[in-house]
Amino acid sequence: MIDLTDSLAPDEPRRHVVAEQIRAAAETCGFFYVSGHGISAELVRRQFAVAKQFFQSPTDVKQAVSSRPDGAMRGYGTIGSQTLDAAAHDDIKESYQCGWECAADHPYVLKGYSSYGQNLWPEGVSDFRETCELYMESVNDLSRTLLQLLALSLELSEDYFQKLNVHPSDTLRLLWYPPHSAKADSRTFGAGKHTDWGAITILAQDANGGLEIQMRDGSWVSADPVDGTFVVNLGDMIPRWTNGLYHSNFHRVINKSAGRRNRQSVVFFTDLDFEAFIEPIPGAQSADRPPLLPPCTVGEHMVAMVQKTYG
Ligand SMILES: O=C(O)CCC(=O)C(=O)O
Ligand SMILES: [Fe+2]
Repeated sequence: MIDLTDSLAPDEPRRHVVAEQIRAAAETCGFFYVSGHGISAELVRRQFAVAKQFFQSPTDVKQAVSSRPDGAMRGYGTIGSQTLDAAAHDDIKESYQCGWECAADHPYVLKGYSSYGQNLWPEGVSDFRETCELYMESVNDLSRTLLQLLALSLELSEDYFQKLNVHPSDTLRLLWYPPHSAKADSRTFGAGKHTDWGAITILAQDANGGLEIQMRDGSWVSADPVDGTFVVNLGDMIPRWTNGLYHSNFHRVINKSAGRRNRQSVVFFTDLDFEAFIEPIPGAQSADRPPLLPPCTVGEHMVAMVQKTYG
């Protein structure tokens, strides 16, 4: 658990202490909880409430905002539309995604990049759009702080990563995991084993639990819900930047409510600029430590992962 109290702004006294704690977590498993993050419990509660109202809406309301695989990856996805782990069954989850609104003449929309485009807001779910937009703004502030602290933990200037992020491709993803059926087997997951693809993920989950993280020794541990906190995890860009020093660990979701309850989570992915070129940061590679992976742009990695899991 990392307490962000007195470290949310650049001149605050606990900035370096917290950066050290992030370093320790990032070198171990790339997952940590944050408290003292400054986001109101009431806003999180409202975000969960509008998401629940959406997922419990009639099918036609949800289908009207269906995500198009060839589109901007915004809108509704049915059960089975994604398979995060190719060795498992399709994910047992419904999803809804939105992001920053990009006009039709935005250069990245014109280039056809997924993740950039117009949101598909559902009809008849009161306060849905307002709440999602407010939640995105708030969590994005936290995410910027975490990117600064991450840079500090690597002895870089605090704006190092942000400078690469001219056109962010962030996504807010609302998730709804129905109970698993009696036919569920060892390959049945709400979300199959995967790493996240971007930079930083900020996750709020309900009281059901079910998120599991794979440690470096291969064992799985539960990331149980802790009231008032977020789970933060590092995505694939971080091991690329640090040349393997910091990790983006595998994780998965199983709805363990014994066939009774839906599980809900709200996930904000800080996914960076599609044209940002990702290569090891200064000092992360040397003759003794050659690059583990070739450089790539954020967009190349994202497109490959979308094809792999929605294909
Ligand atoms: O629902 C969760 O707890 C995790 C979801 C997740 O890992 C993802 O969407 O990438
Ligand atoms: Fe994930």
